[in-house]
Amino acid sequence: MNLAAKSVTVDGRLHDVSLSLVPGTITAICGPNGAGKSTLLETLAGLLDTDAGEVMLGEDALRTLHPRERARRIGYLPQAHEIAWDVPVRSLVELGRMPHGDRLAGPVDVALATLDIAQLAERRAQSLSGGETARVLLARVLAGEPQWILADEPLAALDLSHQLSLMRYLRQAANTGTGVVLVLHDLAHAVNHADRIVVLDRGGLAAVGNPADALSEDIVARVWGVAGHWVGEQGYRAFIPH
Ligand SMILES: Nc1ncnc2c1ncn2[C@@H]1O[C@H](COP(=O)(O)OP(=O)(O)OP(=O)(O)O)[C@@H](O)[C@H]1O
Repeated sequence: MNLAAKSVTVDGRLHDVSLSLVPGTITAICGPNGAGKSTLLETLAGLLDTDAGEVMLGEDALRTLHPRERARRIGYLPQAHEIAWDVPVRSLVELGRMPHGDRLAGPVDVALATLDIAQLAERRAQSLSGGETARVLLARVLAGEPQWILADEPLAALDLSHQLSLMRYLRQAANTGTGVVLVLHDLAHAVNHADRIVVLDRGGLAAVGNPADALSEDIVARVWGVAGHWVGEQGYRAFIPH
């Protein structure tokens, strides 16, 4: 079922934003600093109250779902990567099972393997590097096996190899029906990996569509103020500023 924002306005940070996201696809939310990307993602996760409008999951207004039900359906990875509790990595990833009320080993093991952190399972969470921490927090989201994965800059702290393996995993998840929504600063990542792009500018929608249209050179120049051109084949594009 679609995850949709209907005329959502949030506290001067989002203005009348409407869009409908489709499960089984990867959507990237892009835009300059302060454009409202994190605000939109948090709103779609049901974690921010709207001043006007509604977020819908299928036929249900998100705010009418019990928080546990909402958490079962929507996994959210915030931008800040801090771990408050110095527990073993495995215990932290198991917290992703909380909405299900279990600690099922299968999904936890899959999440640890997917993020390549099985070897860190017994380490104290606060002893990890930035990139390891990011992978552990993402593993916690995956362990909950949500229908929707909403992640704010999930690639930012990862090295090249882990970026590519995460994108491969997210593509697989999308292919089996999961909805994937990513805030991405790197426009090349967005163009190369997403099916659909949402461009935000000063709290409003600047473009929505397939990568070639929504991140055209004209739109990049207008929204980011950077003139340049795309080079390379689809899937391997790079943006070269003039
Ligand atoms: N808790 C808050 N209360 C009030 N304003 C906020 C709050 N959080 C963010 N803002 C403001 O709302 C606007 C949008 O912020 P948001 O974090 O959604 O932007 P963003 O596009 O994710 O930016 P960035 O690329 O810098 O992470 C910014 O002007 C920001 O200063």
